[in-house]
Parts: sequence; C-alpha cells; structure tokens
Amino acid sequence: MRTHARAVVVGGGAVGASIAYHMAKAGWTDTLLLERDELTSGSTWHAAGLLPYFNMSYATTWIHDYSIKFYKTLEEETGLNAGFSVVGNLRMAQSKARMDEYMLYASTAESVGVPFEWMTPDQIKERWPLVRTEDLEGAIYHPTDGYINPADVTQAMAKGARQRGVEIIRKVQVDGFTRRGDEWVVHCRRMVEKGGNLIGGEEYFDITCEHVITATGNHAQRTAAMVNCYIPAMPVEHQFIVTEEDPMLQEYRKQNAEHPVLRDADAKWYVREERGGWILGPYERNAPACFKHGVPDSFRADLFPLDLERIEEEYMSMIHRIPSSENCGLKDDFNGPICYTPDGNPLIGPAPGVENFWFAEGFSFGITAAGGAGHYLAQLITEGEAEIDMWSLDPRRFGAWMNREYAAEKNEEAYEHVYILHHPDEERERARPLRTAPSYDRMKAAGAQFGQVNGWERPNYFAPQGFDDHASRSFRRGGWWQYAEAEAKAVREGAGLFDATAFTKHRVAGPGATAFLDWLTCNKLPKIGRINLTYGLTDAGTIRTEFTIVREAEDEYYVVTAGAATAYDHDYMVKEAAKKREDFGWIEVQDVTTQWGVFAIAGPKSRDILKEIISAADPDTALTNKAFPWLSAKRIDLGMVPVKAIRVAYTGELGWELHHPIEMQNHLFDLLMKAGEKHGLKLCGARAQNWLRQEKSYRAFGSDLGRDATPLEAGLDRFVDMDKDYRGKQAMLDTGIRAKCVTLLIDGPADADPWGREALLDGDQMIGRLTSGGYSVAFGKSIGIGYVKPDLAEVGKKLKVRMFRELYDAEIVEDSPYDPKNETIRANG
Ligand SMILES: NCCCC(=O)O
Repeated sequence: MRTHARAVVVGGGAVGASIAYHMAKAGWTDTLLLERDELTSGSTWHAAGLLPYFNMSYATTWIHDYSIKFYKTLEEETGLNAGFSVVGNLRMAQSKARMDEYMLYASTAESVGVPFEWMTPDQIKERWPLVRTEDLEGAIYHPTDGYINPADVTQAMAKGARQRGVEIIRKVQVDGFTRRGDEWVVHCRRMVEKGGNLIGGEEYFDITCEHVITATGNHAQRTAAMVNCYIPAMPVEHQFIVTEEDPMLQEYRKQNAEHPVLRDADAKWYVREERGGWILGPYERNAPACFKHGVPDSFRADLFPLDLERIEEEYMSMIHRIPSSENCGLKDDFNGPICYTPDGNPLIGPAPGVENFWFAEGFSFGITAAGGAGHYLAQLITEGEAEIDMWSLDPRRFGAWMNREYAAEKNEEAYEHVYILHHPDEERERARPLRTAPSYDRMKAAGAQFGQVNGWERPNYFAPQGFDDHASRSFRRGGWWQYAEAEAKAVREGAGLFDATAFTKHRVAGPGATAFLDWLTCNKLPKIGRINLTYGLTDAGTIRTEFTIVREAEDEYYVVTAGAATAYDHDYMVKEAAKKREDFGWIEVQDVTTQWGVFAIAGPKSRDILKEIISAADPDTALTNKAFPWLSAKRIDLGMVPVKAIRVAYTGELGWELHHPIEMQNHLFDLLMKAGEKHGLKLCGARAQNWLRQEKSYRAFGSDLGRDATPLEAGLDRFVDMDKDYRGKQAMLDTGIRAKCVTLLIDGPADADPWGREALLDGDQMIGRLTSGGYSVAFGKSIGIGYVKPDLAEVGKKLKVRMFRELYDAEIVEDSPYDPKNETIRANG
C-alpha cells in the first residue's frame, strides 16, 4: 500500500483527472489520485459535454481555449478517442442588445485569439434551414469548438496521467486531513473488495504528501470543512432532455454535416444533435440549489426526478426555434447536481489559511474548464505562478463572511444567469442588501443606486427617486450615465463625497512588521505619519496586491487594499508573516476591515468643507499643505468623530480619505453633508470615480493591475525601489517589458464608451487591449487604460480601438492627462 506521494489529488472527475495529468506533465510524477467510487462517477458522467468558447471572463476564456486545444491532442497521446465533435457553436441573438453583448464578448475572444464569425439571420437560414430565423438579429459563430464525451475525455486524461507516472486509486474515501510538520496526512478509508466485489468491512490508512489538491465536485463544502474552510461551492439541479429521432433532421443529415451546438441565449437554452434527435439543455428560472448541508452518503451516481413543468417555457421555445422538433417524443432525461459558485466561476487556487492545500472546486462548466484548470493550477503549484492572471478564479475572492444560505441564494442566481443578458453595468440582485455600512439608509434616501463589492453595498451613482437602474442598463451609455457625468464634474469643480467603506484594512504591527512589509512590497516604506502606494509581487515578479501603507508608529502600519480582496490579502499576509517571523521577529496581522468606515471627500472645495467641522485650535491652518501635506496621514477630530485622515484622492483632486470608527459613521455623514451644503458637496458613486481616476492614469487593481503584469510593465516605476531587495524583484527584472500600460483618449461612437476589454489595433494588427474604459469629463470624450506592445507605447501614437465591430481613433497620451503636475491635488489653502 502506497504511504507517500508528493501531491495527492482528491476526486476522479474530469477536473481531478486533468490536474493529475498536468501535475505529472509539469514533472511532479509522484502524484496520486484518489477517487471514492469510479472515475467520472460524480457530476462528470451526467454532464452534457459541451465545450463552449463563449465566456466574458479573460481567465476563463484562456482556460477554455487551453481545454479545447488540449482535448484535440489527447487521442494521439493516449490512443483513446474522447469523441470530440468539432461541430462549432452558433449563438443566436434575438435583440440588438444581445448582439451588443456578443460584440463586447468578441473583444475578449479577439484579444485571446479565439476564432469567431458574425452571421446574419439569412446566412443562418441558408446553412441550417431547420432553424427559424425571422425573429433573430444575427449570431456569433465559433467554428472550432463543439462537444465531447465527458466520461471518455476523463478516461483519456486519466490514461495520460498514468502514462506519465500518476497512480490512480479508486474506491478510497478521504475522511480528513491533518497537518504534521511540513506534511499533510490524508486519512483514507477503503471498502474491502475481492474479485471486483465488495465483501464488507473497511480498511483505514494514511497517505502523507506535500500538497493536497481537491476536485471533489458536489462534496466541495464537506472537503473544505475538513480543513476548517467554508467555500460557497454548492450544486444546483440542472436538467437536460433528449428527444426521440427527428425525421426532418435525419433527412437533412443525408446531405449535410451535423448542426453546430445551437444556443438561443434569449430563450435560455442550448440544443445539439444526439443520435438523430435533439438534446435540450435549459437554464431555467427556479432551479433549486441542492445538498445545502452535504451530499447524503447514499447519493452516488444518482439523478433527481425530471421537473418538466420548470422547463416548459424553454421546451416550447426550442419547438419555436426548431419547428421539426415538435413531433419528437421525449426519449431520456437527466436532472443532476452541477456545482455552482456565487459568481458562476470555479474556485481554483490556494485554500484560505491553509498551507499547500489547493481547491479546484465549484465547476459549473466542468468539462470545458477541466483541461485548462488542470494546466494552470499545475503551473501555480509547481512553478509558484500561472502564466495567466487567476485572481478572478481564486478561492479567496470570496470572503469568510459567506455561509450556506448565501451560497444557495447566489448559486441559484448564477445558474439562472448562465444565459441572461450580461450588461457590463449589471448588478446582481439576490441576497441583498447584506453587508451595509451604517450610512446605507441615508445614502439610499439620497438616491444611491448600489453595486456590490465583496458583499458590501457601495453606491454606484445617485439618481432621482424612482429611477430604475435595471431598466437603464446598457452596453452603450446607460440611463445612469448622465448622473455619473454630473458627479464627475462636481468633483472637478466643487466637492464630492464617496463611500469607500468596502476597502480592505489591516493592522500590521510588532517588532518584525517593518522588515516584513519592506520585504513584502516594492516601494520604500513611508516615514511615520506618511503614506506610500506600493505593490506586493508574485514570485514571477507580477503584481499580486496593491497596498496603501500608512505608517502610524515605528512598527505599526495601517494597510489599505482593494475591497474585493479582503480574504485574498489577509491569507497572503498571514501566511507570509508566519514564514518570516523567525527572520524578522513577531508580526501581527489583523483584519480590521469591519471596524473602520471610509468616506473620501474630493474636489477643490473639500478643504473648505472640512475646515467647518474640524475640531482644532485653528481650523484655518489645520489642513494647509504645511500642517497636512499631500501623502500624509493624521488623526483629526471631525465633530465628535476621531478620524484617521489620509491626504490622498483616487479622483486626482484635493482630498482626504476619512477612516472613522464605523459605529460613528452616521454622525460623520450628517456633519459632512451639513457642512458641505453651502459648498455644493455632492454625493458621488463608484462610476464617476472610475472615470475620474482614468484621467489621472491611476491604475485599478483587478483590471489594469494583476498577476499578468509587472509594476514596470504597468508603468509604475515611481513606486518601485530599485535599491532595496524584496519578494519578486529579480523575477520582475528578468521578465523585462512584454507590454506597456498606457492611457488613451478615444474618439468613440457618440452613444458609447469602452468598458475596458476592447482590442487595440495598429493598422490591422492587434497590438493590445484596453483594461479600463469610460468617459472623461475633462476632455469631453472617451478614455481608457490598456496594454500595448512596448515599441508602440509612445505618446502621440495613433491607434484604433474596436467597439461594436467598428474601428475608432485612439491616441496614446501622457500619463495623467488631467493635471499632469498634480497642482490641484497639492493645492494649498
Ligand atoms: N454546461 C454548460 C452549458 C452551457 C453552454 O454550453 O452554453
């Protein structure tokens, strides 16, 4: 019996098999895969096997692209034919808005290099006459994807893994994990078998390893609980039905090739051919989450009963779209659990708070994702970093505040959203409001239209009462655009107040704190009372986290990071601090996010407003440049509220962040609003802020800054100290400059701004893409931040940006096109 492996993969579905294969391919041949039943016996066996390219997320698009290309190579390597039918993928649109959605998606496809074509209704009809097209606007067509046999592709990957040295052991149940020194002990149980028959009784044994990777599908919550984690990976019932043969389809097929997989997103279904009939896969409303409290042990390769009523609408719409299907009876049905997460993306990466333990859970597109997920996760484990930015899939993007009830609500919503029109300005509605700052009700009464960051409600913009945000959403300038424009102007001309309570805040203190942060980040640490913007790097030298560090005392720091990244940053700092305590001394890392509310006041009038409420011997001088210089931090008192005031403003105007005890937020809000009345203080939201920061070329973590660019590529040289040593420095230098971040002013269409994913072209060559986009009130045109080939990153360079299939002029401008000398930020008074 095997007692040790370098890596143990738990779960023998498509994802687990792919991970084992890719770990071995990466050189970790001492990998063991454990499966409690037979390979594929979880969700894999009842998956429909679709391999769609279409996905709005970059990381997921890369992953799907890898899978599709990889599956095409498997037969040659393993001799097993996985049944890949490269029939293509026709995604139909019933409305202009849907075509707009496809055009935005096409930006992702174009920048990743995924082939696609546009089709008119007539072209569809000509090629596939069984499809009704008179109510269609058009379609996007991917010729290179299709579908595969899920069980066969899993077996092929498993065979490939074995050929590369992986051992696969079936019928082994993992009951727990214990950390022993630097190792994991995997506690296993096996049913005693003889000659293929269970003969009763159980065998218990342990396997030790360096790394554990779990791909346990519907069992994800139980698996995570074994290492004291909660992850919101919970299955939702998904049904699909198979019809009897369609005589008209059979007739058609005598002369023609198979139909592509047909997707009528507006009708919320896919349809593909299956043995002369059709498979219909609906993504209907009201599909229930299941196994909220775990999968019963009795549920093995089982299914739920079909609920035909729930999918009646989608069934009828298939008949509308393919009239010949009306006469086909129902031959078979599947209603099985498919794992979801609150945002519909899988969880691929480190387990929060746990060393050398990796999740590959929550896959709702498991067959399409398996190949790429295995490949990039193996890179992450064996090389320390993947070549794509995996942040949007990182398990730590979800906070520790989530629970089963939340997951059930959101995962049902994610299921329903598979085919819903995804406006880039969409805000999903379920499980809200949940995390609210105290001023939420006041903001709401003032017209706030909220978005969500890590569950926190945060105003996107303020509109008159009765304004319908949902109806205002668009791929172009939505109904909210005018309010964001007014807010952005108010900040440039007067003053605006933003709620930034969602920011992640940590206290890092102790005798080892200074040496630790100095090693963790690439900029010089600030002096006491000052702040610095700085970056934590990955081992590949790319940007892992953006930190605003306030030094409050010699060994005491207040560290502010992105609101979306609380668990991600906490996990990173805690794990790294634990490793460095021996070298540096005691380091305390405490998440204080929920203790501090944050307002940001910005604009030329912001000082005048604060003067009215500051408790100081001389309010007129307390906030001057001398008393309170730019990039410094101080404790001040505003009314009765003790405030950590930080002189920065993400909008690029004179301003302060006011970090205050969260329980005093309403008092502070009322004070600010009253004092601001005569100065025209305007409540503002994240949309205006996002536009304003682009005028200053302030990069946003998560879109402009991520694990695929070094700070030097991101043009952040002024925040990079070349003299000191820090994590990732050498790798950053070795990487060189593969692409360069630039700001562009864009003469786009009259009714739209870029969203930050559009392709950039030089002539007809794609040379980069936008990572942010919006509108500039200072220049009266669209603006964007993006990455281009380094030799083209010259001020004045004229490029084209593709929006809605058309090319528009874009020009690279000097960084910080608004107030390049920072005069307004430094304004005295
Ligand atoms: N399991 C994914 C089904 C949705 C789609 O292929 O469009």
